[in-house]
Parts: sequence; C-alpha cells; structure tokens
Amino acid sequence: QSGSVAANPEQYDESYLCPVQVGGQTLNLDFDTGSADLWVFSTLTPASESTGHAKYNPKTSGKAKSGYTWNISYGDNSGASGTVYADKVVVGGVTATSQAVEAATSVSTQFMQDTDNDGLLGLAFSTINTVQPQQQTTFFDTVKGTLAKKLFTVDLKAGTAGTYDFGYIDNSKYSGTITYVPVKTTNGFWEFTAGAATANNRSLGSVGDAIADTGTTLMYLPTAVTSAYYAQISGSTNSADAGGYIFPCDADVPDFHIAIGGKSFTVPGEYINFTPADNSGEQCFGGIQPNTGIGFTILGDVFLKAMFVVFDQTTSAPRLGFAAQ
Ligand SMILES: O=C(CCCl)NNC1=[NH+]CCN1
Repeated sequence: QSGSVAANPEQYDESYLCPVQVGGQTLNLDFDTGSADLWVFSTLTPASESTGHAKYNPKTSGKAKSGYTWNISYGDNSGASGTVYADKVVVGGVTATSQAVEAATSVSTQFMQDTDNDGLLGLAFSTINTVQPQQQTTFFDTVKGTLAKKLFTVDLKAGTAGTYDFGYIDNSKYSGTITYVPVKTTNGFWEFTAGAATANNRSLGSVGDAIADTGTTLMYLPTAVTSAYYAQISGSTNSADAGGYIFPCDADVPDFHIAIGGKSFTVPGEYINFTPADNSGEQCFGGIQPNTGIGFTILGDVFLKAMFVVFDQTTSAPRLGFAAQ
C-alpha cells in the first residue's frame, strides 16, 4: 500500500499537524521523526488538561494492553504519559490494522495549551519507543512490510500545507536530484553527518552530527556556527530574556547554506527571521539557535521546510535523501 497525508502548519509554522484516523476517530497529530511513540489525547486524559483537544475513545474499538504504560519526555522538556491500546490507525489511506495507540492520562502544559495538537505520531526508530513492559513499533515500522517501498517522504512548507507520503517518492515534489547520506541509528534518531555551513559566502564552520527532526520547530546548531551566523546580522544579540538570539525585525537576514553529501542546500533568510520576539514587533526571534544543553544538533522544521527529505529503510542500512523543493 501507499498514501499521502497533508501536513498543516500551525501559526508561525511552530509545528505541522496531520489528520489521522485512530479507531475511526479523526485526530490532528504532530508527526515527529525525533521520537517513536504514537500518543493521543483521550477520554482518559483529565478534562482539566484536555479541554479543546479531540480525544481518542478506546471504548469504541481499542483493545486494552493490560499492564502496559508509557512515559515520554522530549528535548524541549515537554512530556506525557499513560496507558496503551491496540487499534486501527489510518494515515493518508495507509492502514495499520493493529497499532499501539498510547492514550494519555497526563500531559505537560505545552501540550495542554496547544489545542490544535491532539497528540504525536513518532517516526524515529522503534528502539526508542517508551512503552513498558514491551516496547511497541512506530506506525511506519508497523506498516513498513506492506508499503510499496519501505520509505516515507517529508515535504513541509512555509506557511502552507505540505505532505507526508508513505511508500513512494513523488518526483514532482522536488527539484534537481536526491542526495543520499548514511544514517546512524544507535541513538534511535535519523542521525547523519552534515558538512560546512556558509552565509554571505563566509564560512561558519561545520555543522557535523545532526538529527532530522520534524518534531522540533527550529534549527539548533553548534554554538560556533550559530554565533558566526549572527555575527552577520547587525543588531543581533543572544538574549537570555528572549531565550535566544534576536535581531531587529527589519534586519537583512542572510540565507544559510549547508553541505550535505557534498551538495549545498539553502535555507532562505526569511525562514530564519522566525517570529516577533515581543509584542512591539521590533525584535524578531531567530530560526537558528545554539544546541547548548540539548545534546544534539537538530535540523528541525525551519530547515526541513526548505527541503524534500526521503526517510529510507528500503535496505538494511537506513539512509536519508535530501533534495531542494
Ligand atoms: O524531542 C525531540 C528532540 C530529540 Cl533530541 N524532538 N521531538 C519533539 N517532539 C515534541 C517536542 N520535540
């Protein structure tokens, strides 16, 4: 089988939500290549934490996995926990007849407050799924064997709907050729080695080991690369108050170029002029921030929405394919 689902941006492209049928109920989920749990707001989530969210009701067709629990925390210190059911999950027409659906009994404030978001669908490697006593497979791993090709593609866009495709590569969605690089799976992420970064034809240094993460909004880069980038923007400053680098909203924000697999890819400066940093709209928050304290360099949505990316498990050596949109 194969299929395609829309990835609808929230305000400022903070995250992208995709309609998914869970036990016949449609929920809007954040597809996250940086984690491996499919969890949903549910009728088991306290009303005080789930107002405004669509909720999965396991009573309809869910089969309780008795004694199974899950508890996840993300790079941004958000998190959730709960119990586990098996139910039918359909994404863009691709059907998992029995998928582990993790029903939330508790969610952190970030999730409680984002009422567009009804849960997450993890697309990292199942080795980091948090279900106990028995780890469960991601939606992709559950259906992989039934897909025309064991791959999915990610085509996020700036300020408009993109797509996640499962089982095929739509050649109309990218320009030029797809450049493939090997993936290191030991941490459970789609982790690869990126190369030299430049802006305004100046070297910013090498980005190095990085993860392709649709569940993270911004790009979190090595501090040396980040500070060299903002040295090119007059008036920029790393503000503890704002929580990162900000600059005047009318600044000239340079394109960011990064080498991957020997090819150069461009993130337009306008994607890096990310959001107003305060209510005056005078200072803007940067789409590139330092990776301090995260433990990984993360190429999140600001990067991904300039690219067409193939998450490929067609062979025993997973790989990532990058093309310009
Ligand atoms: O947790 C991470 C970073 C892994 Cl190093 N990405 N995925 C995600 N989902 C919700 C917030 N962030």
